[in-house]
Amino acid sequence: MSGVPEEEVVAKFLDASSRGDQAQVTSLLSAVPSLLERTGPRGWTALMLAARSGHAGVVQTLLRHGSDKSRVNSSGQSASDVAAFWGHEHVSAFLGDRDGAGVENYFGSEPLDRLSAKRSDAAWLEAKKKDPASVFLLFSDLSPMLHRDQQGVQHLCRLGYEAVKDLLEKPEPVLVFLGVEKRRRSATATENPSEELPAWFAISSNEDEAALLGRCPYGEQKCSFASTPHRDLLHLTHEDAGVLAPARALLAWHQRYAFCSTCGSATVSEEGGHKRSCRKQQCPSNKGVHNTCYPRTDPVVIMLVVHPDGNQCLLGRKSVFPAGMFSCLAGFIEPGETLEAAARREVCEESGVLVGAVRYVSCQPWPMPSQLMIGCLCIAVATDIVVDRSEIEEARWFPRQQVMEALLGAGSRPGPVQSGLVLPPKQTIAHQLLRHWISTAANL
Ligand SMILES: NC(=O)c1ccc[n+]([C@@H]2O[C@H](COP(=O)([O-])OP(=O)(O)OC[C@H]3O[C@@H](n4cnc5c(N)ncnc54)[C@H](O)[C@@H]3O)[C@@H](O)[C@H]2O)c1
Ligand SMILES: [Mg+2]
Ligand SMILES: [Mg+2]
Ligand SMILES: [Mg+2]
Ligand SMILES: [Zn+2]
Repeated sequence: MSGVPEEEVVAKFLDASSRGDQAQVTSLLSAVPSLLERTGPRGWTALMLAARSGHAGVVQTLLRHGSDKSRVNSSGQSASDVAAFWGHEHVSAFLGDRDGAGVENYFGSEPLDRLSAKRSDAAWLEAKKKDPASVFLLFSDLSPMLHRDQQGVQHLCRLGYEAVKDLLEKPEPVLVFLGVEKRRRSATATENPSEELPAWFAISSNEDEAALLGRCPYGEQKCSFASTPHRDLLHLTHEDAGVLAPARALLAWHQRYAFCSTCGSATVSEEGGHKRSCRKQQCPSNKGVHNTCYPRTDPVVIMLVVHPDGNQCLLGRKSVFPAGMFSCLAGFIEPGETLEAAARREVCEESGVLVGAVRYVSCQPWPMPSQLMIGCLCIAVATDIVVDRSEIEEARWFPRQQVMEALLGAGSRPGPVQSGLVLPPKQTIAHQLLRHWISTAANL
């Protein structure tokens, strides 16, 4: 490329990416590898331009050369956001990332096959418990045992049968069968397809925490129990978060439902820890289907309310939030209520704002203790704010630009950014709803 002004080469490269000219993109990249991350107007990279036009071949070439798919343009949009907006699903599929910023919400992955039919097979469960390949996650007061690897990434500690054998032998251990590992799609020819993959269990113990840490296979120095669930449980890998969500919700339910809510007798764990039945045979809860026997999931609607001008959104803060933090409004769905009605009611109760259209976006299990957050985008039809101070300290309309700047500053931990607004971390559905709104608005 000697002799050609640098800016001209960058423009040529970005243009070739936009047009889907794979041959030219490849040849320019092999001559000048640094072109990969060069940007044009408004921070658009070659990857974003190729994604906007749905050029799957160019997108794949750029990714193979190491293009950074998490990068965002000056409007806070990633290549994946751009592809999704223009409906290029085949392109957004390989641009989606799995660390919380992409299509799947944190706590929402399903790395295990739940095998619900096996829960009532007592002999199979008994054999799996003793299988040396089985994995046990150990909890103390709903906190999982964690260990940090050399890269500083936090993982759930995976214990073997021998490490928890004595706990399993205690009368009525609090034990939950979580499922078996899913077969990897790239299974090798030598793998036996009928062979069962390791089973996973969660076990809770009230033994002293220091003694429990002594059971850790990685050495007790490297392990700990999460001390502040709302903070510490947000830094796991996506897969571990997906295992933790059902494990913690189920153990929390066992902890709280030791007695029958119909007759007050003691209950007993059944079906691999997925049911608790009343010990009193004549109890009405033992006849027919009763939701007192099954684990609970509490549906919560969480809303990003957009102003009719399309350029502002409504956020509120509770007094317990860190300084400067605002989030989406949320509330429990009540019996006999649709999610649309719950969204309109909660927004009106908490902020006085009236909502018209409500559209479902995505959902997130929230195992503190067992909510299912149902995320919606709403359009306001009356915008005056009257805050219910018993629930919310303050609610305000925030301009799109300010939200965008705050999103760029919101990493995995909340921290002050220039705009003065602090948003919840990317592991929360509140953050993902805000990203969704920003990525589907202007400049695409
Ligand atoms: N993941 C996220 O991004 C995110 C964001 C916001 C809220 N949340 C979660 O959503 C939940 C609900 O939000 P909220 O507190 O604003 O709800 P809310 O506005 O309905 O107010 C909560 C109050 O509702 C009552 N309530 C009714 N049904 C309840 C039930 N099944 N369990 C407990 N309380 C019930 C209680 O009096 C409680 O104090 C919170 O617990 C929070 O953990 C998650
Ligand atoms: Mg409320
Ligand atoms: Mg609320
Ligand atoms: Mg409520
Ligand atoms: Zn009973």
